[in-house]
Amino acid sequence: MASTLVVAPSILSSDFARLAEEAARMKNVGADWLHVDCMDGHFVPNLTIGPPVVKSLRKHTDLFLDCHLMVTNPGQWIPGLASAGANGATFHLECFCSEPYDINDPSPYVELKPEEMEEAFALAKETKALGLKVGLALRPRTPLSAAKRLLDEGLMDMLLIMTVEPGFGGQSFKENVMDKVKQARKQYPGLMIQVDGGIAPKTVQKAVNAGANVLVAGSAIFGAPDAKEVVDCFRKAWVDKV
Ligand SMILES: O=C(CO)[C@H](O)[C@H](O)COP(=O)(O)O
Repeated sequence: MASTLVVAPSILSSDFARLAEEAARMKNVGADWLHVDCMDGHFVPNLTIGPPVVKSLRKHTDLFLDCHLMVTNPGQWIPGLASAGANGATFHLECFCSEPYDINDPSPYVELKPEEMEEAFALAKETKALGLKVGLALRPRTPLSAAKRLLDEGLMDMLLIMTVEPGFGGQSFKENVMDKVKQARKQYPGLMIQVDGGIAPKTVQKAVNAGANVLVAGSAIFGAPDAKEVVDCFRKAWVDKV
């Protein structure tokens, strides 16, 4: 069983004009990692940051920089993120799928073709060879079974289960995703399982009880009058886990 709780504020909700101060503030309130939302305006309809900003941020914080790549071509960015001083890179399974993935389309997730799966394996190996922790992210309606081959191989250090559609902070937590978190925890007891999206004092206990041990939260932490109170509340949820 993953035995450590990690609280990872998502810098998407920080003041981008004051990233160094925001990183220091998060360290002071007890954050373990910084979750760095890298978006390319193509995989998701929002544009944020990449290697140059990570390089600047690295000079101002010793927190683990956990880069979540919401991008169409993660292989284009991971080497630059590694050189910039990132510690982890998580890419989406869906970015390897040649079928367009429309978030408004209710049809089931399209399984990766064998050659697309091979690309995902190759990128995971390349990421590890660069010295980074590697993670695999799943959008809310992508089933765990789609990631089985990659996870069973034991290559992945982390699984990020999105609890909102990626792209924006401040959305509502999708509680129905908790079944997937429970399945993942049962099948992969030692894996770091992240949840991301709508994690807040009123949802955190559900996520922890389901089996998440890496709590990514943006608006709930950065937007709180007292960010430490929120981090402490997350730690209490871990202690109270059932
Ligand atoms: O990946 C993300 C969005 O794609 C963010 O990490 C996530 O939305 C966190 O923000 P909030 O806690 O406000 O929902």
